Amino acid sequence: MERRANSKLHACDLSILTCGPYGNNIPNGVQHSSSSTCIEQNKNQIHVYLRVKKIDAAIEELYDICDDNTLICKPPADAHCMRRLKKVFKFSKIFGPDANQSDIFNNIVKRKVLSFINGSNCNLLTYGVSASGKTYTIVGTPDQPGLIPRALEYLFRTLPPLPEVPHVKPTALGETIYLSDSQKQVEKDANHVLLTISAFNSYRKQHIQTYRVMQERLSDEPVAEILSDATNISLGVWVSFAEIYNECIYDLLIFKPTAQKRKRLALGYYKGDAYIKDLTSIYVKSSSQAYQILQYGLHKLKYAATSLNDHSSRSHFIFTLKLVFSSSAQEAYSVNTFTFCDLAGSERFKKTQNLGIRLNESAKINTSFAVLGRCIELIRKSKGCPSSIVIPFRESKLTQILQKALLGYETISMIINISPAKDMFDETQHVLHFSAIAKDAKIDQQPIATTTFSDYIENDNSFSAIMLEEEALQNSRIDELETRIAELIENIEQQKVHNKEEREYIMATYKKHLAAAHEYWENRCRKLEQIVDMNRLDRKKITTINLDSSLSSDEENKNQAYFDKKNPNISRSSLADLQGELVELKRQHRMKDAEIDQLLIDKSDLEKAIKDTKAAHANLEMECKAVIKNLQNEVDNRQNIINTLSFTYENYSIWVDDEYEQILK
Ligand SMILES: Nc1ncnc2c1ncn2[C@@H]1O[C@H](COP(=O)(O)OP(=O)(O)OP(=O)(O)O)[C@@H](O)[C@H]1O
Repeated sequence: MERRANSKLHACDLSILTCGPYGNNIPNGVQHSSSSTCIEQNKNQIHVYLRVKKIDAAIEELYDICDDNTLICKPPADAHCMRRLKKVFKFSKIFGPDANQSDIFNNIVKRKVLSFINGSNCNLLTYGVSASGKTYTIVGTPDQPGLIPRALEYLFRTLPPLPEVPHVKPTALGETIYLSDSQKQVEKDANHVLLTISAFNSYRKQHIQTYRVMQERLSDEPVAEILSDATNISLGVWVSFAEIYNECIYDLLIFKPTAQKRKRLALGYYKGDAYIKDLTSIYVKSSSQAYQILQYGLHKLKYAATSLNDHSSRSHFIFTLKLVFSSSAQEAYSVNTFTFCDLAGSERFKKTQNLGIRLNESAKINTSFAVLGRCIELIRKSKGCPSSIVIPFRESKLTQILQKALLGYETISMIINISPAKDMFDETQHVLHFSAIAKDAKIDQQPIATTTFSDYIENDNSFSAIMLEEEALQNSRIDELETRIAELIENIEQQKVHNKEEREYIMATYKKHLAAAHEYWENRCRKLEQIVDMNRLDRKKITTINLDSSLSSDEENKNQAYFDKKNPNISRSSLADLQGELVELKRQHRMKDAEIDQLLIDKSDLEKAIKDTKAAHANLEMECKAVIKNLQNEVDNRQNIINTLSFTYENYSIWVDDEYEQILK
């Protein structure tokens, strides 16, 4: 077997790689180049998505999906974790209960597969409480294929047909070896054993059939298209499948009778990166083969019954695809990896009522999650510079394997699965808190692109189809909004007209009411005046009755009858009061008369004084006029003197001038 170290595929090796939009900027080797062709944005961040399981009950009671990114929790009164409850959680995107498998694939994984073909190493994790839908999301069912079968289908339909027998094999260290004929036969046999000879064989037909059903479902999905000539490139897809159970790593693709004890695999380190030693890698030439291998591994996966889910997986599974590009002519190669991790259920001991082995399993599972959470939290706290602090990756197998991805050298996305069931609320809170930590983790590190095959699939019809779809969606949204705006403007106009009419109506009604009120009060006043007049008249009559003692009792009765008729509301008893009041009024009247008499005397005195004053004033005026006249005469006399003097002075001046001229002459 020929080991081909230090011969990574790069620009000069493959002419077809150099003519695309990325030019010759192809990284050489695994060392951390900043050139990445990954299509995703915010590469240096863990993308955390949320998928809410579809259940019979309505989710609104406990959760509110406000928008594509925001989830609000509404804790029930009996929630245990009330105290440290964070209510709002943000995600890269939320998929509600109605989202289907295809939505998740198209939004999250499709572009990752393209990145993978273009040279990125990608990681996708599912995390959540048992029975929240992790395995459903990542593997799916025959009717509802999950992310791995869809990714396989998309990958193999994008790549050109692969050779029956591989030429090159990837090593665990990220390099490749050229296979001799006998080695090619070994690899072919390994594939054959798993697919046809193993005990799994009895399920094979079923899985092939299942995959056919899936393929039919996925056959309409668009895929990327390769335009460039790839004839001098050899391609190969290899799969491996490992399980971390109770902090031990097992190979799920090793063919061994079930009775035999499983061999634990160790972790090795190469250039600081962890890898699983001796992990089987199987060459697959089609998506169907890859799917059958996946099923083989799943079959071997350790399932254990817990009180939450009969098929609850008690281990983390790590399914890895390796895409090998090699150029035989120039001895160059490239290996890209795509790792799918289905993490074990994150439930607590109390909830599952686990005992014995189950308790130990739960402890190990929770330890690895605790370490994962701590690592992510420390990465987050390192503010993009994780090399400045010690991060405890080595405290669990999972974090060792994911170290490179967590440090940002590979792209990493996490799908958080939650079940909106009421009895899962407390457990789900732990998961959401974990997701919040992961979501905020940012690493100042660009993912490494092992090679650039972007040119190779530069004309990605499917991707442009997605873009077009998105653009069409956005356009229709814009149209919708414009229609809505037009509707609103029309509404406002109508409202304005309506408001004007309303205002006018209110004003008219107001005026009408005002006029009516005015009229009413005027009538009222008129009536009151009449009553007052009537009362005056009646009082006069009573006074007359009282004062005229010569009136006969008949007359008196007549007057009383007249008064009663006119004043039905005034009783006889109150008549006495009125008479008393009248006597008092008369007394007051007499006093007023005396006052008036006094005022009249004062007035005549005043008038006399005014008359005297006026006469004195007239005398004074006459005297003044005489004085003024005298003064005026005096003024006139003086003016005459002034005029005479002026005249004399002028004549004198003329004379002087003449005299002066005479003298001068
Ligand atoms: N979105 C969904 N729509 C319909 N059925 C779902 C959905 N999610 C999960 N299920 C169903 O719920 C059950 C439990 O799901 P699943 O086995 O995927 O949970 P899990 O989180 O992987 O559990 P564990 O951690 O125990 O393995 C399965 O029967 C699955 O088909």
